[in-house]
Amino acid sequence: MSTPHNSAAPGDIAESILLPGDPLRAKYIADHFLESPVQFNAVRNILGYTGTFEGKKVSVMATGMGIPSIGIYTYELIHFYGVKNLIRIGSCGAMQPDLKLGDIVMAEGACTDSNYGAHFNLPTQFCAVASFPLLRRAVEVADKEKIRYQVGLVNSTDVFYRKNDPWKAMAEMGVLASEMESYALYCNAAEGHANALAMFTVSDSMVTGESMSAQDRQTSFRDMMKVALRTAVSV
Ligand SMILES: O=P(O)(O)O[C@H]1O[C@H](CO)[C@@H](O)[C@H]1O
Ligand SMILES: O=c1cc[nH]c(=O)[nH]1
Repeated sequence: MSTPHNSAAPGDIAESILLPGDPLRAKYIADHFLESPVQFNAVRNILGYTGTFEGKKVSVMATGMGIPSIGIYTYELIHFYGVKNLIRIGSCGAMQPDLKLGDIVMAEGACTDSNYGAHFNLPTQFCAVASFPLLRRAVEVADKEKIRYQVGLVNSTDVFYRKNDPWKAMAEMGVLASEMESYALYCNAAEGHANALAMFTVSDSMVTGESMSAQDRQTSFRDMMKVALRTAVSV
């Protein structure tokens, strides 16, 4: 069985998967962190691989950018491939002055300006939160490795280039950073009774205007990858 977007056969994908937005980040992780990686998908260049890390089976696959894209891939991973633990490893724009380029953010919950939650037909807006066991494990791993991080809210926005960006209002509410997918990831995990966590490396700062190069965004996220991989193989 394959899907319109994923050519993997049943069993090709591990129960735990890392999900970068960028296909080349997925390839970089497979090439540099996984043992014996096997590519299971290249449909639309959304590269996916399964290998082992510290002796345990783990997969990595790109999600593309934005909520519609991650919505499709994570729905299929959960419902058609039986994936149980989904860990997004993204980049984000910092909204707080004490977050520097390269710092790690773990999303305890995700706000959004997207209407994605509406299709669940709930009587309220859905409060999209991380799976606590995954978040707790990621924090334990980061503490053990002495890797700096902050845990808090992110904003999953539909709009990257925006007129009159209201990010300061979100920052005043304590929101740490902006990205574009976690709200849908957390909704799909809740609907599919799977576990999800999103973590990020700060690639730019809305506060200072600094930003990383595209090359650094692909490859310089080693601490986050280590935390995510250890978490994926030990929950
Ligand atoms: O680096 P990724 O995982 O793609 O994440 C962030 O980068 C993209 C925008 O440049 C959006 O997908 C945003 O969520
Ligand atoms: O979505 C994103 C990703 C990185 N930086 C941002 O400002 N937004």
